[in-house]
Amino acid sequence: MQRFEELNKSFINGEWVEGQSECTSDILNPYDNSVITTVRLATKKQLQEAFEAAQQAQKQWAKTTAEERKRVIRNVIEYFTENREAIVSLLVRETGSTVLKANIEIDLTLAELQEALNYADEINKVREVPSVVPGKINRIYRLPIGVIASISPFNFPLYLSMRTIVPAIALGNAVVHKPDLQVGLSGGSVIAKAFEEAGLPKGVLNVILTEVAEIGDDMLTNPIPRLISFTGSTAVGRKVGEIAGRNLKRVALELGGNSPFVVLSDADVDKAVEAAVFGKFVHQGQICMAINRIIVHQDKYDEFVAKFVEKVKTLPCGDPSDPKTIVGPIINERQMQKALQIIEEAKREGVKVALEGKRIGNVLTPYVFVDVDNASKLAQTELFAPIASIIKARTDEEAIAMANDTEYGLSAAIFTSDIEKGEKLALEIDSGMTHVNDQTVNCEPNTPFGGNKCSGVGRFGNPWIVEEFTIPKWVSVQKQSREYPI
Ligand SMILES: NC(=O)C1=CN([C@@H]2O[C@H](COP(=O)(O)OP(=O)(O)OC[C@H]3O[C@@H](n4cnc5c(N)ncnc54)[C@H](O)[C@@H]3O)[C@@H](O)[C@H]2O)C=CC1
Ligand SMILES: CCCCCC(=O)O
Repeated sequence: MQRFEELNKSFINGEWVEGQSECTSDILNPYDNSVITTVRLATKKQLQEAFEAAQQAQKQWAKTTAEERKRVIRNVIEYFTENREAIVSLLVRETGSTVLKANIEIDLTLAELQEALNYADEINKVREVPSVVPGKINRIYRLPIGVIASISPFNFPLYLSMRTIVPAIALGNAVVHKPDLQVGLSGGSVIAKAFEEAGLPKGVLNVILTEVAEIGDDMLTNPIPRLISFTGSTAVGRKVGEIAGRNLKRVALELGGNSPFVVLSDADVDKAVEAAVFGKFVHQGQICMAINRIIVHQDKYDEFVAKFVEKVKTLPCGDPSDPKTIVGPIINERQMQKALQIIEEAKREGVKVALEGKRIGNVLTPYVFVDVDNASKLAQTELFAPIASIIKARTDEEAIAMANDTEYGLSAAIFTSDIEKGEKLALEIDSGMTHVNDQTVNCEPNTPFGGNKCSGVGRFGNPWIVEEFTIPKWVSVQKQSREYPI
């Protein structure tokens, strides 16, 4: 069986290569800080080699038939299916995923691969449209965009990397991918191994294990990639957008969130509590779509708070390898300190604590703050931690207004017993995605995934991703000589 720890190298032009930097970095288990493997960082020169390999390989890959590309993708599906348990175990050890979350992530990854089979034909389709010019035939081709630079974060590293890589490859592009190094195996090497085993020609996928300190902005400034697909914080996303804009490159930006969970005056509180606990605490809240604010109509407020706290108290916290665990470790000390600072600041400002959590090693047990002011720093900060903020609304209209009062616009949820009203209000929330009588963490490969405002630019999901990762070309043919007016 593949020992993924041995894949601690970059994958460039079809070869597993040691980094050439003098620097190394340990990939740690976030739960117990044990060393999973050590990576010698790839250098700027090796990144350049990867882009040149991708540029070269893409020329031939663009000419493959849809069947050839689908064959490779089917083989990748088989690889993930056969190695599922080993990959679940790696996600638990390398990313702090609970067994529950790791299985969700594998299922999302498989769904993404399966959906790619439905649009791989798109780049072989030619559409004819009428012309106003006598004797002219207008043909519209959909071509691959070329080389795509892909960057992914630490929280859903396998799925969020595959969400760019497989659409890019299915549509005839080549990829240079940089995962967050702290999850470099599940965010990069496992994917490279799967495509290598699947028979993907060398150079079409390249995975670089390195740190920004080593390569600087070279992923963003290299002239070869025509599109930068970035999933991560809004702060870095702005930088990606600026550099891409200056260099006239396309971007796919999936950024931060402050997703509201709204409980209206006619909601079923028991069902709302069930949904809120999942959408807030799965993966310890380290999800861009995670519930970041809970906004409850005053008529339901006390009942919701009491039942929510009661259920949160029962959540098993601790070792993510225990299948019963729901709240596992925070990814690293920097993120832990950010969470503890948010908690201390809220307490200093006198925000009321309904449930006091605590740090146990690298695990932060749930905190619940109540009577939170929607304008407060606590409510306006992306928490990315097991911290719940509950806000009281006087009316349903005020609840929706508060939901919109954020610079972000990724996901949202509304609980109500009147689903027609719920869908109407869902359209009033300025977010890319809104879910009625569900929580905010949802993604499906045939729906538009993406954010408004500071949550990003562009949409993943079929068919939106086809537009993002291809380029239309107009070819006209004069079937009879054209007369010109001069
Ligand atoms: N909208 C979405 O689908 C998602 C958004 N996120 C957001 O990501 C953030 C948490 O993840 P983090 O890893 O802390 O985000 P981050 O923005 O610090 O890093 C994300 C990735 O960007 C890389 N990166 C940073 N600067 C770079 C540069 N100059 N050149 C090349 N790569 C660079 C990092 O190494 C990492 O791989 C949160 O804000 C969360 O909301 C996380 C998951 C999904
Ligand atoms: C459940 C899917 C999670 C997608 C990545 C995110 O929203 O952070």
